[in-house]
Amino acid sequence: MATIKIKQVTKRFGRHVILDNVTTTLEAGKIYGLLGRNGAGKSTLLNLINDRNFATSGEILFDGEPINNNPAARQQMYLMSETNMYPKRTRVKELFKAADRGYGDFDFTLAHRLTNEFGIDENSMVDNLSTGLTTIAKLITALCVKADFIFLDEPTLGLDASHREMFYRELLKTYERRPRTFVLSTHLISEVQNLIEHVIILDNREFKVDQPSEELLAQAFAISGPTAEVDAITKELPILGSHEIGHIKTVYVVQPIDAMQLATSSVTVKHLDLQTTFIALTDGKEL
Ligand SMILES: Nc1ncnc2c1ncn2[C@@H]1O[C@H](COP(=O)(O)OP(=O)(O)OP(=O)(O)O)[C@@H](O)[C@H]1O
Repeated sequence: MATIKIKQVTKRFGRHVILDNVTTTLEAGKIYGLLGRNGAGKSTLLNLINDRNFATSGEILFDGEPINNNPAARQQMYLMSETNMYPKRTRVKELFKAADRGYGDFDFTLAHRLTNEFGIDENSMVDNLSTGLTTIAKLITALCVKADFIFLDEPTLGLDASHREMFYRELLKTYERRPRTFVLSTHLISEVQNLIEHVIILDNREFKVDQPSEELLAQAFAISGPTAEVDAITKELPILGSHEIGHIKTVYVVQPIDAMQLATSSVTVKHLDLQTTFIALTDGKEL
């Protein structure tokens, strides 16, 4: 199965460095979460991988070959983003046909079922749909296209809560039926926590985290209790953030620790969820 290797990639816009010498591998059949604060460079990275922009230095390889002007790579990678690649006055059904022409074997059966369930008329012009329904039409295309790497940049833009639930459910269903790689770039971290297997956090031009979600969460803790006691217990630990209410202090660490050993009758040590871990790692001050 193919992999995508991102090797020492740097991207500058003018003098502004967006990505600084980043390296990772996207493996076949995994669901990735690409997380980062606003402006961190997530869309830039997805555009580079999908050959919509070029790296200042470094290389991106699909199955060992550079992705630039590489038809075999293009055939296996699909990027859904805010930038629309279809002409004005395109109908929903024409989006599907175009994906079929470009990639072959489009899953029209699934597409028809999904347009029906989400309440989209396939004869509608995409531009005449509401913001949420436009996103859904693009998402349906992404779920039904025959490519091994699907990149979803802000996939739930404009979707209401129940449509988001439906989308997450359908993503898992199609993934189970035909495992392939999904890379989800999203700010709705708590909603995708149970979906993503591997987390990449882009922060300050680098990959601050690039590891299985389970492994990351196994070492993400909140230590809470009387301030003096918490301070004493955590003085040797790299603290990412903290807050104090009255005499009760909570500190956040992402570090392998022995939670059982640190906890006392007055100090609790609890695992963090992905969103709190993300905030602690990217801006502990906000906690
Ligand atoms: N074509 C461009 N020319 C100049 N600067 C750009 C260009 N595209 C992106 N940038 C800048 O690169 C930085 C990263 O933008 P990018 O859209 O990749 O971030 P992001 O992580 O996707 O952000 P968000 O979560 O807010 O969508 C921003 O400062 C942006 O202004």
